[in-house]
Amino acid sequence: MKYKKTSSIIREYTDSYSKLCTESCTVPKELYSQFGVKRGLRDENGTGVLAGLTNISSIQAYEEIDGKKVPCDGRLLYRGYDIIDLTRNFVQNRRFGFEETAYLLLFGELPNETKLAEFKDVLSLCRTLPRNFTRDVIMKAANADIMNSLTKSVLNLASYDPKAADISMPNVLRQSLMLISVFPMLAVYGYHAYNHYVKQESFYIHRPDEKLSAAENILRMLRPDMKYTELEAKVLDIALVLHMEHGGGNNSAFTTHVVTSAGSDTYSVIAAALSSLKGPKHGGANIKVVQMMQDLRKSVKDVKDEDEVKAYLLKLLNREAFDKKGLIYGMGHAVYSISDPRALIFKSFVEKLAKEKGRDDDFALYSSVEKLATQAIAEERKIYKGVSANVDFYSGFVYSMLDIPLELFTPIFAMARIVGWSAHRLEELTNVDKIIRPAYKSVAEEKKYIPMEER
Ligand SMILES: CC(=O)SCCNC(=O)CCNC(=O)[C@H](O)C(C)(C)COP(=O)(O)OP(=O)(O)OC[C@H]1O[C@@H](n2cnc3c(N)ncnc32)[C@H](O)[C@@H]1OP(=O)(O)O
Ligand SMILES: O=C([O-])CC(=O)C(=O)O
Repeated sequence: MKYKKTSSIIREYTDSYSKLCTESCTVPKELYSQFGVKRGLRDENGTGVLAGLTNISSIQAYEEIDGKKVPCDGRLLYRGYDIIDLTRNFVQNRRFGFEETAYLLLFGELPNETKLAEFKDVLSLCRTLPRNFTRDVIMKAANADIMNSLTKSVLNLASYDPKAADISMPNVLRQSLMLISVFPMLAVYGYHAYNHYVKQESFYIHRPDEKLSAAENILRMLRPDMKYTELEAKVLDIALVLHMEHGGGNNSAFTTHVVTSAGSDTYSVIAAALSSLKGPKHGGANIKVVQMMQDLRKSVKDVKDEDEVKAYLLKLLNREAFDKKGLIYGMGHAVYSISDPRALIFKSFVEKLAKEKGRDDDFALYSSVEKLATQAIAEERKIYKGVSANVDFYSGFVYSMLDIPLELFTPIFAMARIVGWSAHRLEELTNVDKIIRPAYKSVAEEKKYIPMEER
């Protein structure tokens, strides 16, 4: 034993004992229905267990026809305003929407010009990191997981905030505005550190420009020459608007409510929300979609042959291809059935951008996978409410057309969703003073203690 390398000893131990873990962890599936426990806090028909009330956004996936609840095209309303109207207006008026939507989500009303200008000024003032933070925190222990780097930075920011633990509304609002403003810097600089120290590329840090929108600053800080086209910045801005908020029940917003309800500080709450978002079944799906599509291209001889593509998708569902998790990423949703409105809005931009960037072939393949995956999942899984492409299906493709590296796909989601989390944290602090604490029924049998010498 003493000649073996430490790592192989530990691996052998964990390989063998993980079986014991699995055995002792397993709860027979039938007990869930026996005790009326909703797996994933979800009904069999896909509806979530009602866990809270919110004013921030509304997700509609069903309508009532003749007194019957039936699936319909999805709708998403931010503070009562349909995101279709919001995004259409930003495009028609050639206006950046991120800041205006952030104001709407945080304060519950559409800002007039004066209020919007004042809000943008405050965000600019907040867009500064503590002295030497990039050197002392962001550049340390760089790696490809920029979500972890972002989380590390958020937790470290607490050390520089003398009022880190103050959970009064004005202080939490101050912290929220600061985090909304600096998230792009934390993520993009984290990427540059990784690109330099791990990928051996050149290192540069561009400071944000106070006159620019969030989307423009992201591209400015990311690119070596700080240049971007208007279309690129506007597409990224729409992507941010579409990712900003999605109710209280999505995994990361619910995490925000849970950790806030324990009385934790803003930095800890947002670190927890980030840890939730990076999961491949949640915001991390945008990276998985692009990797899955790369694998599809490698595995399928003729991507125009629908039968071949469908066969690959069936292999995904049968855990025989890609990461063998049985999932087709970017498809399906916990609430939406017929459609996710964000995916539809995205698709119209993707088509335009793909033409401009000469990637019509890729667009055609995405469209074909979207159609065939819907059929394949419906055939292979028990779906009660229908399945369609979700917001993550096209987002990675868009980011790749904007030359945004894969490592930043989920962090871009976070740069937008920090607004929704902030609104939910403020809402939890305002309305609820109960710790969130659901019940778990124990199904373990009681045992009599066995002394060591008798085991
Ligand atoms: C921003 C966002 O978070 S959007 C979601 C991003 N995530 C992804 O794209 C990952 C792929 N999709 C999924 O894993 C799922 O669709 C989820 C996690 C989003 C929702 O899953 P559920 O809540 O279980 O959805 P639903 O109740 O409709 O699913 C019914 C069955 O179909 C399966 N299913 C749903 N979508 C998929 C999919 N894309 N691939 C394979 N199986 C799927 C579910 O696993 C479930 O099977 P089970 O009964 O054996 O557990
Ligand atoms: O609502 C969900 O479960 C996931 C989602 O689409 C989001 O958070 O944007």
